[in-house]
Amino acid sequence: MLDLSTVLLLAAGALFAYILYIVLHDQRRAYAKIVYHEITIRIKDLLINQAKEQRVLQFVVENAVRGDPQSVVDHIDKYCSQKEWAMNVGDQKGLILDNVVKETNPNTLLELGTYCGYSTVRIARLLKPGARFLTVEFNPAYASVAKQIIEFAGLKDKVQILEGSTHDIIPQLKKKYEVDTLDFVFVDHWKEKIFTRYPTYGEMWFAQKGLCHPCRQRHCSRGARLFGTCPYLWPL
Ligand SMILES: C[S@@+](CC[C@H](N)C(=O)[O-])C[C@H]1O[C@@H](n2cnc3c(N)ncnc32)[C@H](O)[C@@H]1O
Repeated sequence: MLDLSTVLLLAAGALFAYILYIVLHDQRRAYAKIVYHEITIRIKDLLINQAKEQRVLQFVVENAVRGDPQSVVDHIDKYCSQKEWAMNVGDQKGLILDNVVKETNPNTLLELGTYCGYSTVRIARLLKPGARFLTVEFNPAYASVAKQIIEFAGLKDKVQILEGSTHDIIPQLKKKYEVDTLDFVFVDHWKEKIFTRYPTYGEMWFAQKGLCHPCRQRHCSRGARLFGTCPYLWPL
């Protein structure tokens, strides 16, 4: 007969194995998977006293070709597929993003959620001369890495990083940053109700701020959802 402590230990082991199974094998638990990756990566950050984003930057600087945005994009993809997962839009959704940027050929763009600057470099490499690209990031450590990656890619003159929260920055776009209208908005941070469940409201919200033309077309890459992220692309 098993005693109580053995039963409890077996139950705890079974629960742990079940959670591990869900986290590792069930695609529907995409958010759990992100949390799992983030926890293990942040433990590593603490142990070696260097943040993952710094490691991405270091890999780019040591291996990519300075001044070549495609090389920067390829090396971030390489690092994040072979060494450590990171929340970049990535190559699969990146191809959708490329196509929408090429189709739209925008003059003024806004990105919400810069992170290390992967999608920023990816988009900026396709822009025509004179296009203006603003990207918003509220985490100063990420903004600093993105700045260095954008500079390394040779895109410093095309991109302006606005450090702060979307909610503080969007209302200042017209006056402080002299944005007239936006041709393209890429929303790639935690989407609130306004953006996720009601994308049309998202457009209306930008329109109310006087920041977009009436919408002609909307693209959504939901079909390419990976790890639960779902960027909404609004060529306006
Ligand atoms: C999914 S990542 C962006 C990835 C990036 N677009 C790429 O593909 O390389 C989301 C980023 O948005 C930032 N973020 C989240 N909420 C924000 C907010 N309210 N204002 C500004 N930045 C925010 C996070 O710090 C994070 O760096």
